[in-house]
Amino acid sequence: MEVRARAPGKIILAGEHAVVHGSTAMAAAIDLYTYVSLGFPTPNENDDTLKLHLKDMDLEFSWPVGKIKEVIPDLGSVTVSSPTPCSLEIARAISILVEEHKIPEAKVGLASGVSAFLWLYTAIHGCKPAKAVVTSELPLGSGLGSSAAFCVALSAALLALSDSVNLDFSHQGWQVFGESELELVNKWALEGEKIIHGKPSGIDNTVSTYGNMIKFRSGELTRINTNMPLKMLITNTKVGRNTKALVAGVSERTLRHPSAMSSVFNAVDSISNEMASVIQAPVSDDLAITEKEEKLEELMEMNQGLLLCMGVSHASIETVLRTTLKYKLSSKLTGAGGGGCVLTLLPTLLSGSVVDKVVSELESNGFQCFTAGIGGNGMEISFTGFS
Ligand SMILES: Nc1ncnc2c1ncn2[C@@H]1O[C@H](COP(=O)(O)OP(=O)(O)O)[C@@H](O)[C@H]1O
Ligand SMILES: C[C@@](O)(CCOP(=O)(O)O)CC(=O)O
Ligand SMILES: [Mg+2]
Repeated sequence: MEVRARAPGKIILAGEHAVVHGSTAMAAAIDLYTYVSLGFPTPNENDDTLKLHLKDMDLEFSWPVGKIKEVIPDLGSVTVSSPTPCSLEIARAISILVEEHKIPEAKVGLASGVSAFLWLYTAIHGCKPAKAVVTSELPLGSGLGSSAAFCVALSAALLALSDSVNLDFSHQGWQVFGESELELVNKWALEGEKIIHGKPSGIDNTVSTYGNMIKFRSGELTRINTNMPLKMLITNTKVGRNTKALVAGVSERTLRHPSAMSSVFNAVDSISNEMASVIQAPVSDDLAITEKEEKLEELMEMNQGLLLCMGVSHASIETVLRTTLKYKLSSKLTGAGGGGCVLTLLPTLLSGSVVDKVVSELESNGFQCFTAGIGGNGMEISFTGFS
């Protein structure tokens, strides 16, 4: 008896960081997914442990359920239907459980992901044996929302095997949740993101849950309908960074310069709203598309300038910007910045040979370039082992 859930990563087209401070942002799901398989042992397997296997990293974590019960104080007040933040007391207990396992120094960032797993698992299922296996097509810690995809897929798998959702177990292949179940997944995923990000805006888990392209402000999403083909080159600088630290850095700058930063956030809000209007306006012919792309390019450049004001660019990002500009292409960082990924708009009429040249120049700098489908599905689940 096993459920498999998958949730997509995302690109932020405009408004990262500012969205944490109440500005509008635009994001779209990409067709790279994180997968979580979850199953409970049968009684004759006689297995009394909770296991987490991070397959790509070749890391296995295992906790006897007796130990979890002993370390985590009363979970009695936590209810599946009303997601709540992990209390300080439980967070301390969870870190004891995580620290029992030696995580290699180079992968120490995973500790917060493992903590999010322990919180979501125990909050939804209590102290019960199970095995979860995680794989991902997303680069971790690169601005493509791997943390949210992980929390969304995990919450979906956990809720699918809880009594709180009604699902068709006989359905073959991927299926989607109903509206109220999606809302519950999104709320639990946000609680997981809080453990990883500190102060998430909720945009990443929301776009990963619902898919498509969204405009997001203060917890509210608006779905964006568009027939505009949008192609972005994604360049991973491969410079590692941590969203939590970058988000905290912007908040500190905001405390030091409240008035200036508030103007920056207002400008970003206008950019995101204008971008949404441009993307949603109907496309009629090639000229209209080129005009729209030019507007988007300008908005991306303006947003990048404001991200520089927030202090979240990086030398590697600046190198990508300079390189793409040589080919008259516009770029901006996506996600938390400080390294990670950069988006470059690839206009519809751009020749393939220019794309090849810019990619080879970027790759000669040690960066990795790829494209991904934009605006696809949100989280989905599938069951195996049910007759
Ligand atoms: N597949 C995964 N397995 C375990 N932890 C994960 C996974 N994906 C993401 N995480 C957690 O999320 C962190 C990266 O999140 P973050 O810094 O927000 O970057 P991003 O969300 O852009 O990839 C990882 O260090 C890890 O703690
Ligand atoms: C910087 C921020 O706007 C996006 C972070 O995205 P990512 O974790 O870098 O993929 C933070 C947030 O909105 O929670
Ligand atoms: Mg993240």
